[in-house]
Amino acid sequence: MGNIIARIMAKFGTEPTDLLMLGLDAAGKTTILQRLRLGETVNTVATIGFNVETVEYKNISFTMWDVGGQDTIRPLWRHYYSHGSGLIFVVDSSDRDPDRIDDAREELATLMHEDELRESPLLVLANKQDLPNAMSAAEVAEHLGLSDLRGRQWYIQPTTATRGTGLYNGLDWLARQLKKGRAGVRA
Ligand SMILES: Nc1nc2c(ncn2[C@@H]2O[C@H](COP(=O)(O)OP(=O)(O)OP(=O)(O)O)[C@@H](O)[C@H]2O)c(=O)[nH]1
Ligand SMILES: [Mg+2]
Repeated sequence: MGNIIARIMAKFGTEPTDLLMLGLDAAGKTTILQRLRLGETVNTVATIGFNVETVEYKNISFTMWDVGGQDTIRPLWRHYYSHGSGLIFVVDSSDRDPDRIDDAREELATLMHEDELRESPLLVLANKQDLPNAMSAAEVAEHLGLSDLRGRQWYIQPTTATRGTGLYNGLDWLARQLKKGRAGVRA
């Protein structure tokens, strides 16, 4: 009994909650991470490997894992699944190239079938809303097939990472889902 409580405490008590942020290259993941961390936009270079930062929000401490999305290094994503208590999937809404949209849908579908991520709430960020040709969140949702997901808590949030718009709305949703999950564990 004590052991179970200790495990729950270790996972949800004082320990930061792990969030895993994935998505194709140039979707805006590192920009989002730095924006949340510093409150400002920094110039990024393509991530080869990963970045990890702790972000405090509403008394919750999140450890955010931002993993590079270039196709050659996507096979490395699976090594980070254990950090996916919550999953953030970032999409460049301005990229209407059908091949890229297909890639994003396929990568997300793979993630949705992973056992380790089975319980993870999914926050999709339809990023780069400031660009004139950006798809709406509804269009991105349709392309990704989100309405076909079964047994998954998901939410799509339009964002402009370079201005910080929408990021905290998305985090709010994720924090609520993770809190519900914790209540479920305690029950
Ligand atoms: N206009 C616009 N540009 C953005 C936005 N978010 C990110 N960018 C730009 O998109 C480019 C790629 O952003 P990154 O944050 O490096 O993308 P990433 O997803 O980390 O890419 P990888 O590390 O290769 O996986 C950068 O030039 C950013 O400034 C946004 O909301 N609007
Ligand atoms: Mg990056």
